[in-house]
Amino acid sequence: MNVAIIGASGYTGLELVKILINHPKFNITYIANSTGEQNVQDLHPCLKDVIDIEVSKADAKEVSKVADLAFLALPHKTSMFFAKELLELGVKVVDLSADYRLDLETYEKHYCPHEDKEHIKDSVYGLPEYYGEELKASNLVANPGCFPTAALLALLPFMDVIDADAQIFIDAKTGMSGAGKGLKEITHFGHLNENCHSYNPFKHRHMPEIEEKVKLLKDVDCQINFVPYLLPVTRGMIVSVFATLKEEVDVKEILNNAYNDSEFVRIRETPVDLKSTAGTNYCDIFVDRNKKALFINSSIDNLLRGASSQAVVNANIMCGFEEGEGIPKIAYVP
Ligand SMILES: NC(=O)C1=CN([C@@H]2O[C@H](COP(=O)(O)OP(=O)(O)OC[C@H]3O[C@@H](n4cnc5c(N)ncnc54)[C@H](OP(=O)(O)O)[C@@H]3O)[C@@H](O)[C@H]2O)C=CC1
Ligand SMILES: CC(=O)N[C@@H](CCC(=O)OP(=O)(O)O)C(=O)O
Repeated sequence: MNVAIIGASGYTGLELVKILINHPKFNITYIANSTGEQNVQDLHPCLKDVIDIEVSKADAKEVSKVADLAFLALPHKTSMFFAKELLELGVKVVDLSADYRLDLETYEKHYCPHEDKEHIKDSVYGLPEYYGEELKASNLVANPGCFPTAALLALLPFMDVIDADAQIFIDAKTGMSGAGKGLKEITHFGHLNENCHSYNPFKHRHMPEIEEKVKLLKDVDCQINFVPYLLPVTRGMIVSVFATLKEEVDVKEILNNAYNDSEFVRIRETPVDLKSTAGTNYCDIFVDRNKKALFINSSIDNLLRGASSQAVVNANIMCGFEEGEGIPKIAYVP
């Protein structure tokens, strides 16, 4: 199947190129950014002698002539304009931005006015462990945010046994590539190096995304107290969920039962680390409790399970291929 990558000059776009080059079923026929007129090897010197394809200035009509499915690795708001046109032209879309992840009211409260309201209802949230069936019939996938991916995979199995009236805290630490390739004050080397701090505590836009999916999937209204931190590393993410159990239950058994059949969730007997998932689509999860105090610990690669490899898993499912076809499993260790 022929596919397009729009936003290929960015961090997640490059990861998409790297995965799709080796994919047994997908064939990259179109690569674009905002300007075009370059070869992908000039854009990313790491791809020299690996792939030879011109980079176009993104144009939905041109995509529809050469591809059946498009990955949008674009900023929020920009994505919805391309998605709308591509869907009308009959091209399937996997959108890595937040544009189709939330209900309209929540989206407009935390992002901006929506310019493609009619397609929101058609989108499927691309967390394969929980939306696998819906993804099979979907033409528009809203790939989850990186923090929600790691947080929801950790939290959801326990929502039936957590006391939702008590506080739930999520501490989430991410590598700087989560901020994209653009230079920002907090991603300057001098600031980031040997440093660590939280940002947007209790106000981050991923907090409503986690709350909305917990409500939809588990029918639980709860307050998620979400605090992200920036780590001085390029990629990786570690989430720690702290909650209170209703009763002293066997939390390891609950976790095992939830992900027994999941190809890309690994249950760990010891606390998780960044490096074991970096370079892969795995989400590693560890759980323990102290009487009724619950600790769930998960780790993903923000650029892969948090974005590009999860996007390709979603595309595999949408197109009737095996979920794990062409998906990276070997971590960058040491
Ligand atoms: N980084 C991460 O870990 C994660 C990112 N995401 C989401 O994925 C999306 C991409 O993120 P990321 O790769 O980090 O972002 P980057 O900032 O690294 O890249 C953005 C890309 O979008 C392109 N672009 C911007 N405007 C246009 C336009 N008008 N037409 C065509 N191309 C355009 C840029 O092209 P140009 O070079 O020409 O400007 C660039 O290729 C975002 O929505 C982000 O929120 C989701 C989960 C994790
Ligand atoms: C370090 C950093 O800035 N990270 C980003 C997470 C980006 C992401 O994964 O999510 P979206 O697709 O929703 O943008 C942030 O905190 O906004």
